[in-house]
Formats: sequence, structure tokens, C-alpha cells
Amino acid sequence: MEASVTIQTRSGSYVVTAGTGIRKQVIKYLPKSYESIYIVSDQTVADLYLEDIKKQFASNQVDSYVVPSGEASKSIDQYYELITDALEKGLNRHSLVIALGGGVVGDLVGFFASTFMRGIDFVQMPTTILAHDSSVGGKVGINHALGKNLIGSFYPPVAVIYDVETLKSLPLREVRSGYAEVVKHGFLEGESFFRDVIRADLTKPLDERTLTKHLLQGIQVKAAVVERDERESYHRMFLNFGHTLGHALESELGYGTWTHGEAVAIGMLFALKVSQRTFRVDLPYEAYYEWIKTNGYPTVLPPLKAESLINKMKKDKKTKNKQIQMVLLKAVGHPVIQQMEEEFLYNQLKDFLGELVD
Ligand SMILES: NC(=O)c1ccc[n+]([C@@H]2O[C@H](COP(=O)([O-])OP(=O)(O)OC[C@H]3O[C@@H](n4cnc5c(N)ncnc54)[C@H](O)[C@@H]3O)[C@@H](O)[C@H]2O)c1
Ligand SMILES: O=C(O)C(=O)C[C@@H](O)[C@H](O)[C@H](O)COP(=O)(O)O
Ligand SMILES: [Zn+2]
Repeated sequence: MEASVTIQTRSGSYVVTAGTGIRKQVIKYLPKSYESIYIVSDQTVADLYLEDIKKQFASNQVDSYVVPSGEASKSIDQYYELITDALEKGLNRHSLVIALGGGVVGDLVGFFASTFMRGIDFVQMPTTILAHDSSVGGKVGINHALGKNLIGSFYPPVAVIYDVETLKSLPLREVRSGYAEVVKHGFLEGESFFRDVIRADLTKPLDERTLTKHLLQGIQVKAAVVERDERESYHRMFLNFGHTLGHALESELGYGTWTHGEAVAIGMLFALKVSQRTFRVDLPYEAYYEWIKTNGYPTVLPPLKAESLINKMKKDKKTKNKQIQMVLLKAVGHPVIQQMEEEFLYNQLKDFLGELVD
């Protein structure tokens, strides 16, 4: 199986190829040849797949660097260490950087590539379900103690090489986490995709055809938005559905305590509730809540202060005129950007946290 989607934006175009076993033919998907190759991965992924990629290049042409697995690697310290290592190894503007891993590696390495010598080419080689989202669209960056992804840039890769075979080694927690972004794409696209996604039973081994179909549908939803509004002047904000609270939770709980997908899953539940109360519409809140519970997403929160979360939400990049903006739904497939009145939002959040606390 192999399928490709071309992403065409004002800043250029690149091809996303998804297929089984394609990590073993990297050179086939590169847009040109390079003086040297620098592969960056995390420890877990490197142990599993780094050698498969490395051995495709001459030994005097390829170098690699391995970062610790997990969200904590999206840090300014890790970024600086990467720059130092690359300088020591003699990387230059004729080199190619390969980000082999999930969203953490993709975001960190993409940001490194965007700033190293004012920018060198990089390729995304996603290895998680979640990275069907993170590897496409060119958002790269790292975290700050005050908020998620607050340091970053828009820097598209020159290619995305997505070997879906690597997803077989993902632990259940990461399958769940990745599916949160798949269901997000369903909420944004419409009833049919959404209903199809929440039919998935993540606790059982995933049917490869269904998984690949969901990933490609998700990539297409994302590609269409990115092509329309790469730099997020308006429509791209829709891709932030569930993220205003989700990012605040990640930061407030401590990066890596909850996965990105777990936090976004709860963020979407909250966004559905707020949407229903704001627009007096009937959304599939119960069906979605049931799906996340049955599939083992965390639905019980440790005690958290609504006030602290609201302060984190104010640091969100969508904030305008000091007012929090959330992505809400008028219907499945009909997202809107809504300026939130602070007292209303605070009360909604307080109620919501009360319902989810142990
Ligand atoms: N740039 C974007 O558009 C965008 C979009 C969505 C999410 N993100 C970011 O992505 C990050 C989350 O990405 P993630 O969920 O992929 O996390 P991740 O990169 O930390 O990977 C999750 C875990 O799975 C392990 N892993 C990765 N691939 C594996 C494989 N094939 N087999 C076994 N283990 C494997 C990793 O070592 C890690 O421990 C967050 O920082 C989030 O903010 C960015
Ligand atoms: O690509 C986008 O745009 C998204 O919002 C996708 C999100 O899933 C992703 O988590 C992204 O990193 C969030 O972007 P941010 O600008 O809010 O940090
Ligand atoms: Zn996300």
C-alpha cells in the first residue's frame, strides 16, 4: 500500500507519502541529493528504526543524534544541545535533517532546522498515529514553562515519509493519544468521518486498512486547511479545536504527565459543552464521552484550579485583545472561532472540572 498527498502552499509544495515499509527506501522520496544527512530521533524510536534509515546512506555521509523520549525534549535546552551537536559534526546548508519519530521529534527537529544557519532542509518521518497531524503543515516549535509551543515557526518539510508499519510497535496509550487528533479531524470534517472514527475500538489490535484510511482522511482534512491558510490568519485556527484547554492542561499538569492527545481529548469534551451552551445546539457530547471512556482515555482530573487554567489559556496564541478565543462547533463539520467572555468561561470550566474530578 502506498498513497500520497501533495501540500501546495504559497511557501512551496511537498509530498506526503504514506505506505507500508517505505522507511526502507528514503532516498526515493527525497526531492534532491544532499552533501550530508543528519538523522535525529528519540531513544525509543532510535532503538527500533534508526538503523533502517542510517544504512541507506554511505557511512561517511550520515550522522545521527538521539534525544530522550517524551515531551520534555521539546525544550530550549534540548534545542541548544542539538545546535551544538550539529555544529560539531559539521552540518551546513547543503545538509539534510531527518526527523524520525513522533510529534515531539518532529516539532523540535523542525524548529532546529528552521533556525540552523537560518534554515536548512528537513524531512519528517513520522512514527506515531498522532504525527499524521504534526508532520503536516509546517508548524514546528518547542515549549516554554509558561505555555505550549510558545517558541516556534512555520517551516514546512521538503517531504513527509510516513511508514505506517512503524505504528505496529506503538503502545496502547500512544494509539489512544494519536486517535484524539484523528477524531478532531472528524469533528472538523463532518458527521460521516466523525461517526466512522468513533466506531473504532482502540483496545483491540487495529485493523490496518481502517487505520490507514483514517490517517489519510485526517491528512486530507489538515492539508485542505493548511493550503487555504498556512500562516493561521483565520481558518487554520480550526485545527486548534480542543487545544485551548488541552494545551493549558498539558502545561499545568507538567509537560509529559498527560500526553498531548489525552489533553486534547478532554479539551474537545469541554469545547463541545461550551458550544452546546453558547449556541443552544445539540452535539454528540454523550457519544463522544462514551467513546473516550470506553477506550480508556483519562476522564478523571486531579484537582486543578479553574483560575490557573484560565491564566494559561490566556497565553494561547489565538488570544486577541486579551480575550481568549476558542474553536467551537455549531454542528459537526461546522467550526467557528468564538471570543469568550471571561466570567462565562470561568464558570463553565469550574463546572466542568467539578464533574471530572475524582
Ligand atoms: N506541529 C504540529 O502541527 C503538531 C500537531 C499535533 C501535535 N503536535 C505536538 O506533537 C507532540 C506529541 O507527539 P506524539 O504524540 O507523537 O508524541 P511523541 O513524539 O512523544 O511520541 C510518543 C511516544 O511514543 C514513542 N514512539 C514514537 N514512535 C514509536 C513507535 N513507532 N513505536 C513505539 N514507540 C514509539 C516515543 O518514543 C514517545 O515515547 C506534542 O508536543 C504536540 O504538541 C504538533
Ligand atoms: O496545525 C495546526 O495548526 C494545529 O493546530 C494542529 C494541532 O493539532 C497541534 O497541536 C499544533 O501544534 C497546535 O498549534 P499551536 O499553534 O496552538 O501551538
Ligand atoms: Zn494537537
